[in-house]
Amino acid sequence: MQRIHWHATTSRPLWNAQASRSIEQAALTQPQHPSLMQRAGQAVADLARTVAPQAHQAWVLCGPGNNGGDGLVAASHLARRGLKVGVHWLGNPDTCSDNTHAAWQQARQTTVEWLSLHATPSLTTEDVVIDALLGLGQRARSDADATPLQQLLQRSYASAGHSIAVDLPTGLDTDHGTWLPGYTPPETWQPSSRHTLSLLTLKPGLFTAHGRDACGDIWWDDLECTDWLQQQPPSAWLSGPAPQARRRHNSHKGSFGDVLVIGGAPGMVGAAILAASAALHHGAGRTLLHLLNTPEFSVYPPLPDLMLPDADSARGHLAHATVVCGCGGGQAVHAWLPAVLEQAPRLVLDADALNALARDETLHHAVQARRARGHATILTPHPLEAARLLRQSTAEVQAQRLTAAQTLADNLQCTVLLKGSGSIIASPGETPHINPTGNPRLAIGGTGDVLAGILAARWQADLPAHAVASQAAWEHGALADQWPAQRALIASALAQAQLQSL
Ligand SMILES: NC(=O)C1=CN([C@@H]2O[C@H](COP(=O)(O)OP(=O)(O)OC[C@H]3O[C@@H](n4cnc5c(N)ncnc54)[C@H](O)[C@@H]3O)[C@@H](O)[C@H]2O)[C@@H](O)CC1
Ligand SMILES: Nc1ncnc2c1ncn2[C@@H]1O[C@H](COP(=O)(O)OP(=O)(O)O)[C@@H](O)[C@H]1O
Repeated sequence: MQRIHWHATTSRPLWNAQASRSIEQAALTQPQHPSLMQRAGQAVADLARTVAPQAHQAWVLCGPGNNGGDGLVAASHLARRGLKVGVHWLGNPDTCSDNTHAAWQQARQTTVEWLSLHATPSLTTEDVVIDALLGLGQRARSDADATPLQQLLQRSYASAGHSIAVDLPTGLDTDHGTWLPGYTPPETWQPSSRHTLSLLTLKPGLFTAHGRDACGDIWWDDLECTDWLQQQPPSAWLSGPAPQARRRHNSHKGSFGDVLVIGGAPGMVGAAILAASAALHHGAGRTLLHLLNTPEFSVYPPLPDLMLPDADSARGHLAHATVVCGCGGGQAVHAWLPAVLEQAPRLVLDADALNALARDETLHHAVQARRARGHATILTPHPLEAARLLRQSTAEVQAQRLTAAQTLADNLQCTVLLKGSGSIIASPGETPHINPTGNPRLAIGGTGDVLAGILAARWQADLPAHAVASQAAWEHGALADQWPAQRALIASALAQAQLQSL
């Protein structure tokens, strides 16, 4: 068992519900001693002792399926270790799986107390509550059968103690990180600590949308199935940092490429300056900023390192620079898009450039056509911008973030970085990435502009857009994660921040 650290130095594979089932089925083709369920339950009990070492009591909520079976095994171990264990089991010995039946028999040999449906153990903040109600097999249900399970779950939210979810929190969608109707915990739910032990595989839904809030600390046990995991292609990757790049001593300002930022219409100059400042501070060889219908002296505070080309001069740079287009661009950015889409070899489209794209169908074709010319494009929409581009509601995008990003990437034949908690990076023909870094302190104006600037600075000519987007999102989030608690996080300071060694 290992804890998943957001700042792990390598990427990690994730498997969705279907792929996890395939791995489980493959593993079950050979006799397992001990069984996967025994290993899972043992791991849950071990985690309970790790996170709640002072616990005298455990309340184990066991559902009707194999997730409940894992809970029963854990309950037996905890009872044998001397804890007072109360168990709710919603299963039926006549209909449950063989493994769960064995787990039930095993638990009956111990001191566990079988609780009636309406009993609620009285726990202290040092005790532990284990949610083994539903795992991979959960689905939305509106019939009466679901009610006792939901009621039990809601009662557990009102209980004191450390919380451990087995495999995934009950009600959290494995693949999308959204809550099934009726399962959302109340805002007031504040367990002593919150943990999820993901079994066999790590799943995408743990890391995006509501996943991070739902899971708390994420732990993973592969149940000694490494061989089976290696045979199943991942459904997604959890992003890691870029490999350390070394600058050759014999380099010059042309060696690291030009970044040209086009944006900053009157009233929104700051957005373009933030993107340019981020590019400047993240290693662009030269950073050029063209403001749209805004006088140059609007660049305040002055950044003497920036070049401020007029429109003609900026046009002359389009064919070789990495271009960031749209930050604070207003309506004026629209006029630039045909030339930018035609010429820029590497292009980051953000904010108002995305809104222009959503309004103008002819620009869609221009974006699609870039790939055939060997020109690469990264779109950086937040959920509302993605919704406009997909002609959906924001809620629909957020309900299926991976699908939304992939659809947009396929439609427009480019890389899409869908921002928010657990940003998604999708490209045609590539396995999507989910970014594990970042935190709600980033939910302020201007941090997206900083991301666009970091992306451009990091985008050397030979790097594929998918990898660049994944690594830049990781770095942007890690900067926020390292931010001192006592210092306000503001976008202009973020643009200038450097990553501490990890
Ligand atoms: N098969 C195995 O040997 C292993 C299974 N494992 C555990 O097994 C879990 C998957 O087990 P299952 O496939 O039995 O699935 P679950 O235990 O998630 O639940 C399926 C059962 O719950 C019922 N159900 C589904 N949605 C419901 C709802 N909304 N309200 C009320 N009842 C609902 C279904 O009718 C079914 O009886 C994994 O998440 C993991 O915890 C692990 O121990 C690894 C090994
Ligand atoms: N809760 C969060 N967790 C992680 N990252 C977040 C969170 N909220 C916002 N972010 C990040 O902050 C940035 C905000 O960008 P955006 O919405 O475009 O803002 P703006 O346009 O004002 O710059 C994105 O990179 C997004 O992924």
